[in-house]
Amino acid sequence: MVKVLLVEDDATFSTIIENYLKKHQYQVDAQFSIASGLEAIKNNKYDLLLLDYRLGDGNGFELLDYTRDQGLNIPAIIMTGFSDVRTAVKAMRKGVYDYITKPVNPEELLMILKGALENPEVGKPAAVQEKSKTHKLTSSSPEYIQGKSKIANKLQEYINLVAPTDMSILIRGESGTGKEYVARSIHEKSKRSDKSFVSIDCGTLSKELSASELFGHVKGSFTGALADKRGQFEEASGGTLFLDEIGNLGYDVQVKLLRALQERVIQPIGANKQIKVDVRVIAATNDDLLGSSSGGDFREDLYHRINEFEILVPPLRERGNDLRLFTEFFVEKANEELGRNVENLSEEVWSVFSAYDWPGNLRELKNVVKRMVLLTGGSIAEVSALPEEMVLSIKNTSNEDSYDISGDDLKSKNEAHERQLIIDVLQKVKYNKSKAAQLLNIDRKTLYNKLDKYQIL
Ligand SMILES: Nc1ncnc2c1ncn2[C@@H]1O[C@H](COP(=O)(O)OP(=O)(O)OP(=O)(O)O)[C@@H](O)[C@H]1O
Repeated sequence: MVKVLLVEDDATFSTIIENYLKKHQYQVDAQFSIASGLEAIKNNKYDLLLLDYRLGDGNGFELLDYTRDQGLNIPAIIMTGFSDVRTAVKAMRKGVYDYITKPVNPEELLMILKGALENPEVGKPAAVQEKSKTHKLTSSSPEYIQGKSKIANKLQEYINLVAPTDMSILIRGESGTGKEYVARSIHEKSKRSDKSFVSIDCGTLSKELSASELFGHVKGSFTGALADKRGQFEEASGGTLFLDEIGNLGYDVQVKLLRALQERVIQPIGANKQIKVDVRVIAATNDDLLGSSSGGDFREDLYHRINEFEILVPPLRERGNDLRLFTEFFVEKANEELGRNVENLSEEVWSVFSAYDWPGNLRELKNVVKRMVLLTGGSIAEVSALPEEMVLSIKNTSNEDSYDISGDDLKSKNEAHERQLIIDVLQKVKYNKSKAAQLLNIDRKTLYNKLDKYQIL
């Protein structure tokens, strides 16, 4: 039986989840704080962690950090409120399998648990995990699409331009925009494509171990170095080394990295010999590495060395019609994976999608679409299959920004009242317009006119 550690401080919610999972043959150990969760991890073996993000005595990341530092490869899922999506997206960088937004949909939870347990790569340190992945990015690959917008064409142009060279590339972009996809594309189109593409997520490397991970070590060079270990630089020999979240590397490792790039030699920790390496480095960041926001910890000389060419990956909200292409692509994938048959999205869903900000970019879109497909029995996906708070966040924005209700006269007051009433009813019926019209005692056409007039959705 699969053993799950559930850490959630809302006792009612915890009991609901516990009972539901038990009904589906999971063994659940429920803990209510970081401290008791830590104790539980120390004393038991779990197959999966299901962690609330915000807890009374800290956040779920602390438990993740502990498991990572102990080298425990336990897949983890983070549960968060919708307003924490950005954080949750960050959690993915910490090796979390997935995040799920509250209120948790039980079917969705089961789907994610199943995925986490079936995916053999889950929970492993990023470098090892990525090394074994070799997605081919040929046109027959169903895993990625390029997009057709101007901005997508420009991105592709840059990829094609730099791929055949041996330049070091810095890829910048918000989290989840597809930076790794860009790095893989460059590798696939380069003359190194028949050699390894090794991806290291520097955000998941502990300060102590990052030098050894990159450059290797010899047996006995520090406590815990029980055998010689080849670093990822050597593993990537002849190929490409992708350093994701490079801004997380400590100062000492930055110095070593600069040397490796300049002199093309590395020195494993504790070794007295240097090793020649032939590796192309592609780095990625969602920070302004030299800016004040990043704390000024990044070496300027290294920055210039890795930034022989910079590629900016656009956020989803700036990709225009590509949003539609990506959505349709992810719908198709989710249909295949979940055995559904969603053929289209309702107009309202498209309106929400285009008005939404997508802070988690393609990764978030992929998750939202998968959830939507899972919750859609028929062929048209409706707004009710979207996270409620996502729809609300649009409502609030449109509420604040787009309609002027500032007038003091009776007409303006009445209109403001009518507008709010329509929004409230729409929310109540989960944006089903026929039902809303019924409740408001107006016909559908009048409702559409009013939605238009008041710029609702
Ligand atoms: N061109 C694409 N076509 C289809 N899916 C894509 C594409 N680019 C990215 N994705 C999907 O979006 C998700 C995020 O992509 P990726 O990990 O490359 O983003 P990232 O910018 O490297 O994220 P982070 O900043 O968190 O490291 C992945 O699930 C990936 O499969």
